[in-house]
Amino acid sequence: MAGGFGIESSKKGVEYPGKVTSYVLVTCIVAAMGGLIFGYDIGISGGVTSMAPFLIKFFPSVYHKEALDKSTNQYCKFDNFYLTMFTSSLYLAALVASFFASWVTRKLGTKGIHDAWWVDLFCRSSHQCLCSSHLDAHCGSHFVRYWRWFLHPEMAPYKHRGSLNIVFQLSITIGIFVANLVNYFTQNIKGGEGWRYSLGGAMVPAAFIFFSALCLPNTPNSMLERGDKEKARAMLRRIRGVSDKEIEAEFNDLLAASEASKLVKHPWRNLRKRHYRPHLVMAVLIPFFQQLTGINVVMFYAPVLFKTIGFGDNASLGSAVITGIVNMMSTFVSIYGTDKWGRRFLFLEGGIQMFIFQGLVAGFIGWKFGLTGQVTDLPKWYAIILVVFICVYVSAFAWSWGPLGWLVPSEIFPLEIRSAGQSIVASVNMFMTFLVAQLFLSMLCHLKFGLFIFFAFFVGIMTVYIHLFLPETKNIPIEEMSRVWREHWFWKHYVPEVTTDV
Ligand SMILES: OC[C@H]1O[C@](O)(CO)[C@@H](O)[C@@H]1O
Repeated sequence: MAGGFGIESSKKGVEYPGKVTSYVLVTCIVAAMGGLIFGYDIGISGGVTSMAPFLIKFFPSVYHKEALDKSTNQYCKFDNFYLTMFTSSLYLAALVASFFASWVTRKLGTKGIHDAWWVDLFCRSSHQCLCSSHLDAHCGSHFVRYWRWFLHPEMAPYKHRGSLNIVFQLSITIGIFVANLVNYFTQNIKGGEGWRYSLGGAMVPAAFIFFSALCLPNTPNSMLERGDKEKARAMLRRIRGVSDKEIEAEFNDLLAASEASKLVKHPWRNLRKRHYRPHLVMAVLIPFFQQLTGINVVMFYAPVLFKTIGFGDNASLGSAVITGIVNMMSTFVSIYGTDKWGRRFLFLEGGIQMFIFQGLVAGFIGWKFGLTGQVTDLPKWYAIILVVFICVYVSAFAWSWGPLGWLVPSEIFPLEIRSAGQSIVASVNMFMTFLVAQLFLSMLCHLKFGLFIFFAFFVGIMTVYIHLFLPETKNIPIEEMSRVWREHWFWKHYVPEVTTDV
C-alpha cells in the first residue's frame, strides 16, 4: 500500500513476482530517450559559447575580452550576463514547464504527456532558425521532459528498480557526451558556421522521441487513476510477464492505493502535513544539493573552464569530450551497484570523493592563478593533472548524486502525493540548475579558485545530511516505503505507526 497512508500493507517485505520483460526494458529505454535530448542541451551550449565565430557573431565584447585583451584577469574573461543567459534560459523554461507537468499528468495520463513531444519537435525545428537572433529564446519546449521519467518507477520490479531507473540518467550522460563530441567536430567546419550544426543537432533526438513516444504505454497506475481497471490489470500482466494469478496481489495493492489516492483532493496541502515532512524535506533538499555539487560548472562550461585555465580551442573541446566519457562510463557503476550496495553507500562514497577532488581542483588552480588570475606559462603536466582531478570528481558525481538525485525522490513518494512531490523535485532541480548556469561565470570572476571551495563546502554538508537523514530505500517496494521513515531515528517522530488523515 502507498506509504504513509491509511491502508498500509501489513505484509512486511512482500515480494511481487515479476521479470524484467522486454516490455519493461523497451518502455524504460524509450522513456529514457527524454534524457538524451536533455543531456544534449546541457552539453551543447558551453561548447558553442567557447567557439570564436559564435562569440564574434553574438557576443563580440566577450570575444574581445577573451581573445584580444591579453592583460585580462583569466578568471573574468567570460563573465557576461547575456552569455550565461544563453545557457541558463533553458532551465528557466523547464522550471515553468515542470509546474504544468503535474496537472497534465493527472488530466491526460502518462501517455498524454509523452505524446506532447510533438511540441518539442516543432520547437527544435525552429530553434536553429531562431539562432540568427541575438539571444535565442531556446524554446520553452522543455515542457514535459524532466517530468516523464518520474512516472515510471512502479513499472520496474522493485529489486531492479534502481538500475532501471538509472537508465534515464545514463541517457542524459550519453546526450552530454554526444554534444561534446559534436562540438569537437563542428568547431573546425569551414566558414565558422559549425555552431549552427551543434545547435541544430538537437532536432535528431527530438525526432526520435517523437516517433518512439507513439509506442509508449500508460502505466497501470495512471490507467487506474483514470478508471480503466481492466486495462490496468492487462498492462500490469504484460509488464511483469507473469500470469494473471501472479499479479493478483500486486494489482490489488495498486488498486487500493489508487482508490485511496482518489480520495485525496489536495495533494499539495497534504504534502505540508506533518507525516509527509520527510518527503517534503527530501523533495526540496535532494535536488537542491544535487546542483550544489557544482556538476554543471563542468557539464555546461567545461570548454569555457578549460579555456579559462589556458587551454587552446581544440584542447578545451577535447577535454570536454574526456569529461563527457568519464561521466557516461561512471554511470554504469551506479547501474550495477545501486540495487546491490544501496543508495546510501553510493551517496556517501561519491560525496567524500567529490569533496576531496574539488578541494584539489581549488588548490591546483589557486596555486598557479592565485588571486590575480594572471598566469604566464602553464606546463603540460599541470593541465593533465587538472583534467584528471576534474574527471575523478565527475566520476564520483556520476555514480552518486547524478542518478540518485532522481532515483531516490522517484521512489519515496506514496501515490497520493507523488505528482505534487515530484513537481517540487523537478522545479527545485531546474531552479538550481538555472542559478548555477546563470551565476557560475560571475562567481568564478569574484570567488576565483575559491568557487571550488564553495562547492566543496556544500558537498561536505550534503554528505553529512545523507548520513544522518536518508534511510536506505533499496529493495523496498514503493508501496511499503513508509516503513523506512517509521524506523528512522529522526523521521519516526514525524511518521506515526498508522496515519489516517488524508
Ligand atoms: O550528468 C550530469 C547531469 O546530470 C544532472 O544532474 C541531471 O541528473 C544534470 O544537472 C547534469 O548536467
